[in-house]
Amino acid sequence: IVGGTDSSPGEWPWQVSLHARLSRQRHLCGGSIISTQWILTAAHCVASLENPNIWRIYAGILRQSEINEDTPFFKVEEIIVHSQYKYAHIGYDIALMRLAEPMNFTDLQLPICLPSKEDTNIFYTDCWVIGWGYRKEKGRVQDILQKAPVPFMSKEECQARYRKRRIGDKVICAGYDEGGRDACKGDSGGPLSCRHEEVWYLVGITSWGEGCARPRQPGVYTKVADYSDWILEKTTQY
Ligand SMILES: COC(=O)Nc1ccc(-c2nc(CNC(=O)CCc3cc(Cl)ccc3N3C=NNN3)[nH]c2Cl)cc1
Repeated sequence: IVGGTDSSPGEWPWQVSLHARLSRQRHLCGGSIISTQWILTAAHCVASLENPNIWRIYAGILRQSEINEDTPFFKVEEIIVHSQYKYAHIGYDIALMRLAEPMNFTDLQLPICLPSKEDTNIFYTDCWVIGWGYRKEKGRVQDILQKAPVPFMSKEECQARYRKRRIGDKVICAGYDEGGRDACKGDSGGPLSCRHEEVWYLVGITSWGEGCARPRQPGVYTKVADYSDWILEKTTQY
């Protein structure tokens, strides 16, 4: 996160850190708890890393330094990547991870509400992007979970900022024309959390942007409300 501040313990109890154990283990992406057994993240985080056994999901942590070989983690049983996903900037940048065992909710690990399908007209005014990602383009993963407020940007304005790209309809843009606050490398897959009438909703999944916090280059987020049917279909055992 560029231009953010430290989060407090339990401030974002739905935020998880997705670690992959390749040559060595490291934080790769953020994710959000949406039920006792399901994590929602970005497809680009898990595409080409779809072997569930390499993943370790850490919940209820504020600092990456809380993670060592003795720190408990959740194992992944199944990874579901949206079938239409190809690249983040095309869209469909959404994926689900089913935990091998359902988690117990505690003050430090709780689910965030999904927006309803009809929720295309609520104008959210209190949205935050969260993550352990870089604080600048040539940076490094941060220890303490960072948070930054980001305002919505209309699709028209967003398309005007990204002339080379087609901004799809199932995405949300958020950021500042003057730049300065944004997601950055290592934040993707995490939540764009918006509070509406005292309830927090998972409005977006951190997906892509041209650089980090550059003027007139807003962040682009998967619009979760447009994937309600997909999430329901994949998470409901038939
Ligand atoms: C010790 O462990 C480590 O070092 N781990 C570690 C883990 C992950 C990564 C990493 N992750 C990505 C995937 N993209 C993002 O995370 C944000 C994309 C994004 C979204 C928005 Cl909304 C706005 C801007 C941007 N944006 C553009 N440019 N940069 N950011 N790229 C890289 Cl590199 C690097 C190191």
